[in-house]
Amino acid sequence: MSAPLLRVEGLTRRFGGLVAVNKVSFEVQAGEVFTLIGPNGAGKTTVFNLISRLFEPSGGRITLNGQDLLARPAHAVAELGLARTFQNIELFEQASVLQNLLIGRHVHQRRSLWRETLFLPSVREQEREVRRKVEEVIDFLRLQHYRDNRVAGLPYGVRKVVELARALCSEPRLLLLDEPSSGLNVDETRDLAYWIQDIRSVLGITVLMVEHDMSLVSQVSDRVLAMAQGECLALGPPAEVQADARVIEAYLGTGATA
Ligand SMILES: Nc1ncnc2c1ncn2[C@@H]1O[C@H](COP(=O)(O)OP(=O)(O)OP(=O)(O)O)[C@@H](O)[C@H]1O
Repeated sequence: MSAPLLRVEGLTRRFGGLVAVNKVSFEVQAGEVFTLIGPNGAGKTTVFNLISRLFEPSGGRITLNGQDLLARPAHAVAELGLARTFQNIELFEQASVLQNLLIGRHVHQRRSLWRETLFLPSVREQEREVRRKVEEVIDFLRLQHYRDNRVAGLPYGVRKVVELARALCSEPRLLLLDEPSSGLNVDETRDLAYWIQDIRSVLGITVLMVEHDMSLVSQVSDRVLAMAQGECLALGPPAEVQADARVIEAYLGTGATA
């Protein structure tokens, strides 16, 4: 097997006396859809926040494409090819869809103040490239109709797609989706499943997801890692993990279903 795109080793995060993530290890292969599941408070979002460098770990290692992610400041992870969406949508609400996507794309660009002030040909070429990529993503996610709308006025389901689009504009190698189906209705969740499958098969982007909707998880995931109380419980194909006795017990303990 080739080297994994993402390797997480012994990842630990404490909040005071609480060990939210306890020596978690897993690998994500390039081209996979890999999903973290587990009852509320299992530590899934904390793992996401550690990988996207929003939190400092208390211990462990994370490498992306062989590079030490923890050696980079949070603002530099996009350059390594990582993009994410959030459980609660994080967009510039008063800006248009297009403006949000342009911002998403600009994190990808190398900036030079003097070049930009002089608006040199290389800067103009870069601007055209930014526009081209953003329009490509708008077409891919069928957002043409909303291009010039202010984000604040859009239905929740559309705003979720805009957030996904914003992440895609940075052309990530690894896309982190934090509960992408939360707040979506049945039709929107079905569309989301198609987007995720296309993001992997058409765009070739590896997906790491946290998700509670087990039918979506089963439909799109190659492998699933179940967590509970900060620890790994089971890892494997979705059906196998859902049938695992330890996983069922962890969910029963919370009244939720796997
Ligand atoms: N910033 C924080 N400060 C203190 N405790 C935190 C913080 N973030 C998370 N925790 C705690 O860490 C534990 C794991 O939380 P986390 O949000 O990672 O779980 P989760 O599996 O994503 O849950 P959910 O499915 O409900 O989103 C919980 O007990 C939570 O209260």
